[in-house]
Amino acid sequence: MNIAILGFGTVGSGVYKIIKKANMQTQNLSVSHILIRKNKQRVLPEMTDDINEILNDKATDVVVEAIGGIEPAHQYIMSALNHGKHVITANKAVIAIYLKEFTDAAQANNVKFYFEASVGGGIPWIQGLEKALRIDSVNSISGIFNGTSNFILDQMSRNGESFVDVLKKAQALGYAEADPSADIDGYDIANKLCISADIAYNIDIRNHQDLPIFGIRNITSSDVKFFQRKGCSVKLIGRTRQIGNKFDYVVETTLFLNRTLEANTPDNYNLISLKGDTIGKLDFFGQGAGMFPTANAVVQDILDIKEQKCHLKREFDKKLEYCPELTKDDYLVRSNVDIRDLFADYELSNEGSYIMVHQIPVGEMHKLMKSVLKMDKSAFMVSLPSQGAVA
Ligand SMILES: NC(=O)C1=CN([C@@H]2O[C@H](COP(=O)(O)OP(=O)(O)OC[C@H]3O[C@@H](n4cnc5c(N)ncnc54)[C@H](OP(=O)(O)O)[C@@H]3O)[C@@H](O)[C@H]2O)C=CC1
Ligand SMILES: N[C@@H](CC=O)C(=O)O
Repeated sequence: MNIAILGFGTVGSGVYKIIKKANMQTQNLSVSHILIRKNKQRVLPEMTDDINEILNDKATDVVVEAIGGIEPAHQYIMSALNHGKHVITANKAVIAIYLKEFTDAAQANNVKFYFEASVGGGIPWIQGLEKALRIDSVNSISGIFNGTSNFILDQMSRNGESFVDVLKKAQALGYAEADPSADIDGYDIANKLCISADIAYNIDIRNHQDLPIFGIRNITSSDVKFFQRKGCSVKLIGRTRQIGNKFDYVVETTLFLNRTLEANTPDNYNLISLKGDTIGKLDFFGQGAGMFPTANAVVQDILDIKEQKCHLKREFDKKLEYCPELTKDDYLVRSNVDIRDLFADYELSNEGSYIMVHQIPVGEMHKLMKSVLKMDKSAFMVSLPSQGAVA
């Protein structure tokens, strides 16, 4: 099986190395091309800067897209599918928008479009979710979907290191996105959550502009220490629920008691949980970022194609209404301005230097927090979900 790799960064070079290692499973795999930028030096014989050379090569069976971003990734994936090539990608940003278009194009061209590495890095999460859906309805998904932000929060709480220092480490380790604000501000999790919800509910979210997102940009060492004294760890999580014909989703900082799995998810690890009708709660744990875990998931997809293992078919054609009022939670808010008037409709109490807002709809909380941030750019909030991670 001949494979073309688009992009030779962390993921692309990891895929190359695993294929070259050629174990029993992968020995019949061969890298035919590696797409690099026009200004880059060709240090390997497989390297080319011409995408058409790859598209027009009849001997190339699979295209692995590992350049990241929206364009030209979207255009390259569509062209590869339309040239009759199987496509594998780790690029959640492009899938979150074009999952249905890619799936339809793959079907029309009788090829596969697989994307295991796009959510949870090396964790077989997509496969696990699809397997659960063979029997169950999955109406709730929750978890730690981002290695970089988890690494930052974990190092801050374990070693007392500063946010900026740990971010630099995460970048050096190949965990962070090209623009690490996607990791810090929660947009990377938003993409992964949308892909997961699309599959779980068979919907096509495409435009997730209204998804409430609050990242870790404003967290301080004092916040982390205060939560530690209360026996809690703070994590950046994504969660979604479906009830009847409505669903919600949110990305936000959340407190977990120290005995929970979430609180004990270290370093670049992810922990993603689903709840199914008969299987109950299922947890998926492993490295969510980094060269080899991610490349491993890509090569697993290549092997699935080689062994003709079919994944779940989804049309992404169900209509569900996004409802920001579906879930109510308690929140702690830290701000140097008086926020009591803003939250006058809700029960408030004091918790150290934080104000606790009781049982407020998630969408409303995020709307009001945007108003707080206009007055105080350094304000911070964290949720305390009453029903645990997966409800
Ligand atoms: N790193 C990780 O742990 C994970 C990453 N992913 C996803 O995998 C994808 C790749 O990520 P990663 O490998 O970390 O990113 P990198 O930035 O390390 O690698 C991307 C590579 O693609 C090259 N590239 C970008 N645009 C083009 C183009 N138009 N033509 C040719 N080459 C191009 C870049 O070149 P240049 O450096 O010159 O820009 C770079 O070498 C992303 O979508 C990311 O979200 C998914 C899971 C985990
Ligand atoms: N930047 C991402 C990479 C994997 O998806 C992360 O840190 O999780």
